Amino acid sequence: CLEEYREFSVAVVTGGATGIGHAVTQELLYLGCNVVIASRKEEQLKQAVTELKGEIEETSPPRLMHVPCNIRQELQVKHLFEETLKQYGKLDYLVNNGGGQFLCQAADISKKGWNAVIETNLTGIFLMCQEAHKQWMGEHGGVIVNMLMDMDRGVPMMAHSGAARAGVENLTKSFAVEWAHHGIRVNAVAPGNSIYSETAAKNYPIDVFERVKPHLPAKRLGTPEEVSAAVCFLLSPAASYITGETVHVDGGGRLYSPLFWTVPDHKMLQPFHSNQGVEEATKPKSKL
Ligand SMILES: CCCCCCCCC/C=C/C(=O)SCCNC(=O)CCNC(=O)[C@H](O)C(C)(C)COP(=O)(O)OP(=O)(O)OC[C@H]1O[C@@H](n2cnc3c(N)ncnc32)[C@H](O)[C@@H]1OP(=O)(O)O
Ligand SMILES: NC(=O)C1=CN([C@@H]2O[C@H](COP(=O)(O)OP(=O)(O)OC[C@H]3O[C@@H](n4cnc5c(N)ncnc54)[C@H](OP(=O)(O)O)[C@@H]3O)[C@@H](O)[C@H]2O)C=CC1
Repeated sequence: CLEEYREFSVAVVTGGATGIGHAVTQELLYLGCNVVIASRKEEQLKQAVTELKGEIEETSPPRLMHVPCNIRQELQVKHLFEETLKQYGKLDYLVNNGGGQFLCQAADISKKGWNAVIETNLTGIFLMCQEAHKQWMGEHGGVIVNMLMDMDRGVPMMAHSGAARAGVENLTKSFAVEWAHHGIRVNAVAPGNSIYSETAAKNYPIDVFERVKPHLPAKRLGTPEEVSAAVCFLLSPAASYITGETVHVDGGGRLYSPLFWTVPDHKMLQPFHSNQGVEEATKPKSKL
């Protein structure tokens, strides 16, 4: 399955400079893909390109490039795919990872704030998928992965984002069916609200991640690499019969209610990091 990645496939990853997106970019580069990372802050993109280029061979055109793009802006989205096709001549994978929200009780969310979050996390993904379909995938096929959140039981304090992501999950299913005959698979990954990175934590005035830890059966936070592994699986030919599906990467968080069962503190479900050797990563850690 790695062979197909190694044919120098081309991936667009939004939010590819930070957190989960950075881990996806790193893994795709390792697998042999060309990657275009896109988000709003150009300095952040440039910094990620400089850092990641140190890990790959120098080629012409370079295997990693950046395009500043606010996914809320139609013209910028159009430009992103035009640049990608100009540079690499094709587009195999799209990872709609860029997004986010602010903490606020639903009763206090202003209309402007509501619109900002919906435009980013629902309309932005719609525009990205539509443009990828229009410029390349509609004719040549491809694979799309959309990033969701743990929203199945509602998302108090992030109701706007929960509503947007539920919309994206449904959109994922519609696209999967409408575009099957174009050779396009569309899936989603739903990280638990527990994937720690410095950039994710910086967005919140309180330590949200410490707060969620006791409520996870894994009793630890997740890593960006653990989400990236699910994304790369769904992109790969190993997932060729999976479309319209959501993979949850949450350490069992969405299933856990201490009303019925209390999980004691433990260290039996150890994290996976990209700098771990395969042998270390596959050594059984749990008795499950
Ligand atoms: C305890 C439970 C644990 C629960 C446990 C939680 C676990 C957390 C899990 C982590 C999940 C993640 O997604 S981690 C990833 C997080 N990353 C991000 O959020 C990055 C991206 N986010 C953003 O860019 C912003 O949040 C977003 C609002 C979407 C876009 O902002 P922009 O400034 O570009 O948008 P604009 O169009 O200018 O509009 C901004 C308006 O939004 C509103 N707004 C913005 N911040 C606001 C705020 N803090 N409070 C109120 N309102 C706000 C105001 O109305 C602003 O207008 P004015 O009043 O005029 O200024
Ligand atoms: N960490 C977690 O626990 C969870 C994360 N998620 C989701 O996973 C995704 C990645 O988050 P994570 O890596 O943790 O956090 P980060 O804050 O590190 O990543 C968010 C990324 O999205 C980009 N972005 C935000 N808005 C836009 C926009 N309008 N256009 C283009 N890019 C944008 C940001 O770049 P820039 O600001 O430069 O545009 C940034 O690179 C997000 O959608 C997040 O909501 C979901 C559930 C839980």
